[in-house]
Amino acid sequence: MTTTLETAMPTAADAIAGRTGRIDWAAVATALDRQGSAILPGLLVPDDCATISGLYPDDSRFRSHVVMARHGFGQGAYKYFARPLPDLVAALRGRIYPHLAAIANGWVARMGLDDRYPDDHASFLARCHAAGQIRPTPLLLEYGPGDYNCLHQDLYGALAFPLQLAVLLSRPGTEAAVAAGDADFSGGEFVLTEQRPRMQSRAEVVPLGQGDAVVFAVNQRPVRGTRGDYRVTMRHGVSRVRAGRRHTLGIIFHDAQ
Ligand SMILES: O=C(O)CCC(=O)C(=O)O
Ligand SMILES: [Fe+2]
Repeated sequence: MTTTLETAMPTAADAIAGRTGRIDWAAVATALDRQGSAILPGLLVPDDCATISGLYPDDSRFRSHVVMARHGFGQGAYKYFARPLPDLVAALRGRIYPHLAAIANGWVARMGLDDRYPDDHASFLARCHAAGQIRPTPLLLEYGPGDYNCLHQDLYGALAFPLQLAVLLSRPGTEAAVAAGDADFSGGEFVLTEQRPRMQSRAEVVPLGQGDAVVFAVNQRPVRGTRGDYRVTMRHGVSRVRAGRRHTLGIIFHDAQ
């Protein structure tokens, strides 16, 4: 048997498979249950981050371009990837989904919903496509000075997988660090809010470094109360970027109508 260079060289997508396999998913489930979000530190290495954010100017890789101010979504812009998705993005979507499906199935059961998510992403996508949700939703976001992303939910049709992922591709730092070239941006914190029944909303800032991902609830999640579970509604957004340029990769597991 001969081994070609291609099969012998591990790709960035192979490395994703390795890193995803080493994540402590029980700890992720616990964090998601406690605060509705969990950090996956160093999910992407700096080279992966540069590869993905470097795709932003190449419109042949994207199916649409959204200028946020035109829709009242905030300020900044994002682009939805076209199929075929970049290998790294497809690897992240496919490798992380099974771990999150187990968590999602626990959540929907606790919320008294009938939804059940299949173990593999291809089966879930087949369901989306049968329901007319055929357009891919992974996206690349770009923010410059003064840009921000209003609190929102990424729902694109009747079918919605309950968890999603955002990966910070740029290096955060102080404004002085940006000026010195030691960081890519300043400000631009990832923010989550949790709206509780008959209570005031709670905000949480998720501290991310370059290559870190945050997993969070798309819409509702169950919270344990003294008299059983109740539901809270989550929204996410990004505070104002004060200096520099910030890129993020968003991985949403349902496709869009
Ligand atoms: O830029 C961010 O951190 C947020 C991105 C976002 O809204 C998403 O990935 O759905
Ligand atoms: Fe979003």
